[in-house]
Amino acid sequence: MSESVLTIDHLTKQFDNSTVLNDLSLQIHEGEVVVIVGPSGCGKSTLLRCINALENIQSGEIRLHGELVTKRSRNLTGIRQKIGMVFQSYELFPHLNVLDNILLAPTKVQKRTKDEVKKEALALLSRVGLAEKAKSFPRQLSGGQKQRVAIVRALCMHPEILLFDEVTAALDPEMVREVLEVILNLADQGRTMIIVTHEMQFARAVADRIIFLDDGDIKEEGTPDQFFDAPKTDRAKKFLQTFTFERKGSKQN
Ligand SMILES: Nc1ncnc2c1ncn2[C@@H]1O[C@H](COP(=O)(O)OP(=O)(O)OP(=O)(O)O)[C@@H](O)[C@H]1O
Repeated sequence: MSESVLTIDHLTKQFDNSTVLNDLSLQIHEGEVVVIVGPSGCGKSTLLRCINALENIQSGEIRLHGELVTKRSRNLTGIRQKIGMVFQSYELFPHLNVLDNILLAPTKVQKRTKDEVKKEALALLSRVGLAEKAKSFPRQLSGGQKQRVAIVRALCMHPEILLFDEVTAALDPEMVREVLEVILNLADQGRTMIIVTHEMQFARAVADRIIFLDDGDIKEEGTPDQFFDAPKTDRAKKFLQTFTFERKGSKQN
């Protein structure tokens, strides 16, 4: 088995008195694409936010290549640079054009030269079909285009792992595909990724491993074929049924 990039050990996260992640342990290996699925409110986004040190945790630990990931770390900026997160809501700066949105963190935080990052950014924009949009502002882009910019922005930081939190949830159906294709491409390049999605066909296509989260812990995991064709637990079966539609009592004259 390849090297472990991320190790989560007995993670517990509570909001007030409610336990959202309960003694959860997980390892992500180099080049692995893990898709997390589960019912609404089971803790998927919270898990990604903990991995990106956006949340305080109550117990357990998270390590990225052995380094402790914690909101209280003195090296929080350093850690966050190694973790690229893409959100449902894009989080682009509205007053900056596409290129400046991408250049901001690599030049200000990583102190890389503008010319170097610009070259990389333009090459990546071109790969996601947005070469013409470098000077556009976020308001001039479609949702799918904004999300592709957000992905390029994350990539330009050279993260060791990429986290995707429901990145197509706010998009019109015709824009979903263009974003998912970019992510499939990143999987083909061997990027290490954790993806939270409700797009089950995409999950099946992109994942090396599917994790079924329920009640704040991993209840099932396996290859996409194992999970989708032969779910083991009743909760997973029930969850998967919510994605199938049957027309009962169709009208017949
Ligand atoms: N900042 C917060 N304060 C209090 N409770 C929170 C906070 N953030 C999340 N929660 C609660 O934690 C639980 C898990 O939320 P989370 O967003 O992680 O679920 P999810 O699995 O991503 O759901 P969905 O699929 O609907 O996006 C929910 O009950 C939610 O209400």
